Amino acid sequence: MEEWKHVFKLDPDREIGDEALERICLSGTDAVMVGGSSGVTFDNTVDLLARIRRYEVPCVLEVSDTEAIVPGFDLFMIPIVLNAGDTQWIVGRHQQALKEYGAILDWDELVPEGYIILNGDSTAAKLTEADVRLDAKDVEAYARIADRLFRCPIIYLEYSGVFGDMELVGRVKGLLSQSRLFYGGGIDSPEKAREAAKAAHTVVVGNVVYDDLERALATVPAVMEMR
Ligand SMILES: CC(C)=CCC/C(C)=C/CC/C(C)=C/CC/C(C)=C/CC/C(C)=C/CC/C(C)=C/CC/C(C)=C/COP(=O)(O)OP(=O)(O)O
Ligand SMILES: O=P(O)(O)OC[C@@H](O)CO
Ligand SMILES: [Mg+2]
Repeated sequence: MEEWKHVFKLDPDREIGDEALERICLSGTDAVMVGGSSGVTFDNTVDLLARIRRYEVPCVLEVSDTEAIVPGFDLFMIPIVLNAGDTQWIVGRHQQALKEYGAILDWDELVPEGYIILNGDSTAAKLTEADVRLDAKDVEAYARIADRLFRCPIIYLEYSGVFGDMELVGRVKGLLSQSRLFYGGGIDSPEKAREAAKAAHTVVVGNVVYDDLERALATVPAVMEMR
């Protein structure tokens, strides 16, 4: 994970054909993350995992619903939405999940992600009632909470659906002491992928996989050539 530059995020709630999935898994991306903010179930997650496991690419689950925790992923990423208006998305759901799994889980497989959601129109922002009226200082302070206080291995600047402010992303990366900065949102071309990869440690490419597969695939060499 410390070396990932490019990740595809696949949504169990969206259809993807076998050929498209094969091209994603063999694209040279560093990992496939399975996750979505709505409509994720045990059945659609297990189905997608089984199909991805035909390939060698690392495959991680970004947990958004306790009912959809499926064994067999390489890692489990646990979002903590720092700017959520509803605290169940900061600790409430997590507390409930740990009542169920706390005694049996392998902690080395869990990776906390300090999420900062910045596109108010995204499903995740609406679900969590995220406060997106943040200036750069607000965002930096949230990043410091995740990096210095919570010591999250990952901070995730989430613009899901739109391409974000790369100057801000770069500033956040510059102040981190130990967290890795993931950026996701609106990457739909090699140019945007390169720009985001300059600003963040890892870029996450999601919706364009479903909207335009060729453009999605073109983001991989764009980022890898920067290594
Ligand atoms: C034996 C075994 C399998 C053990 C597993 C151990 C394990 C994983 C235990 C769980 C421990 C734990 C603490 C779980 C947390 C549970 C939980 C439900 C936490 C809340 C997560 C959260 C804050 C969700 C809110 C939504 C969110 C931020 C989702 C992240 C993904 C995301 C933003 C996707 C983008 O969504 P998309 O649908 O693509 O959006 P667009 O419409 O904008 O495209
Ligand atoms: O779907 P897009 O806009 O590419 O965003 C990727 C990811 O950050 C979503 O959680
Ligand atoms: Mg999506």
